[in-house]
Amino acid sequence: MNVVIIGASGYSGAELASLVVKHPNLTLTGCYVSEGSLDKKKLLSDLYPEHLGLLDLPLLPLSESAFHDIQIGADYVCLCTDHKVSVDLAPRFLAMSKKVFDLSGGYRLASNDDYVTYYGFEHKHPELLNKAAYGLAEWNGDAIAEAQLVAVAGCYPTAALNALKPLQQAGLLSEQRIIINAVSGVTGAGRKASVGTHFCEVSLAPYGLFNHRHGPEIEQHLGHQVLFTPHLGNFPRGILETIYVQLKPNVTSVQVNQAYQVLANEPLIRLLGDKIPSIKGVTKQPYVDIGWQQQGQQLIVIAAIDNLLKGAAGQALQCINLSMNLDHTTGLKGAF
Ligand SMILES: NC(=O)C1=CN([C@@H]2O[C@H](COP(=O)(O)OP(=O)(O)OC[C@H]3O[C@@H](n4cnc5c(N)ncnc54)[C@H](OP(=O)(O)O)[C@@H]3O)[C@@H](O)[C@H]2O)C=CC1
Ligand SMILES: CC(=O)N[C@@H](CCC(=O)OP(=O)(O)O)C(=O)O
Repeated sequence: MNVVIIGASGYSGAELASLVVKHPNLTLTGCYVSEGSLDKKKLLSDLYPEHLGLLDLPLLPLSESAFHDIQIGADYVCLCTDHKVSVDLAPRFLAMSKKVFDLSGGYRLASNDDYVTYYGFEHKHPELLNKAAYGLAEWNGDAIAEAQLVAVAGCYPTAALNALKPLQQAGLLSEQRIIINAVSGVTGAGRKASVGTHFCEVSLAPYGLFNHRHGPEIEQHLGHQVLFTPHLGNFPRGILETIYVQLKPNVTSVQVNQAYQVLANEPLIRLLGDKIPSIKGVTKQPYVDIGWQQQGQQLIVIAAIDNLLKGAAGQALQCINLSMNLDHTTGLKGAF
């Protein structure tokens, strides 16, 4: 299959490019940036010298002639662009009968009202929202394989949902709101310069209190209320979430351990039991690591991912694998 990446100069786009070129069943046929991009015509490896020799590919402006080239030459289009840009671009590629994998949040929520409330814009194509498959690979494989538009799950929600859905599915959660405290490395904020992500400014601080868009994304796909608070930490990549769960009365540790067995055969999930996941354990790795400890009815679950891999490019490639009926791990295990 021929793949093009729109937004290839960004952190998630470049990560995806590095995976696609090593994938045995995929060919990377184009790397695109905006028409007015300062990076157009540069090589991807000029921006990411660690990929010298691997990604010596030009960054092409997404002009009208580029759309024509993509129509002729691509099977899969990966949108590694801002939410609003993805909302605009996806219908154009869908109309060309391409399969679209959108790494943004542009098609993850259920209704236009959610976009107004949590993203601050009216959705221009609400008719597509119920056609997009939610790209949470371990939980929605059949829909991902079938759909023409895949809304790859958000980074924080990928960690939270894999940590919590086993408990929800087993009926072990009490009614109480689940508290999720999450810390992300700075690549989570993208490559563009901003004061908030400046080297001298970042230490460790929460943001988005009560209104981060990943709160409703987690609630929508978990079916349970959460209080989600992200933090920005002074490390480049990785997400660690500490999740406080009140279990129903009399739920035992045996039941909790049993609930997590639903993920035991998933090759990109590592169940650590009472061992504690860390950023170090997942950096540049395609896995979600999940650990948990219980005291009475209080359960603390820890989940860790690399935001650019399982939180973005890795999961996008996993969704592509599902579409091609390949093993989840093709091009992922041992690729780093
Ligand atoms: N970083 C992360 O950890 C994660 C990111 N995501 C999502 O993935 C998407 C990309 O994120 P990230 O890689 O961090 O972002 P970056 O800011 O690092 O990259 C954005 C890319 O989009 C390009 N771009 C901007 N405008 C356009 C346009 N109109 N047409 C074509 N290309 C354009 C940029 O290049 P230029 O401006 O030069 O044109 C750049 O290549 C976002 O929606 C983000 O929410 C999802 C999960 C995790
Ligand atoms: C550290 C940081 O700023 N992280 C981003 C989330 C990462 C991301 O790009 O969000 P999606 O997964 O929804 O695409 C944020 O909080 O907006």
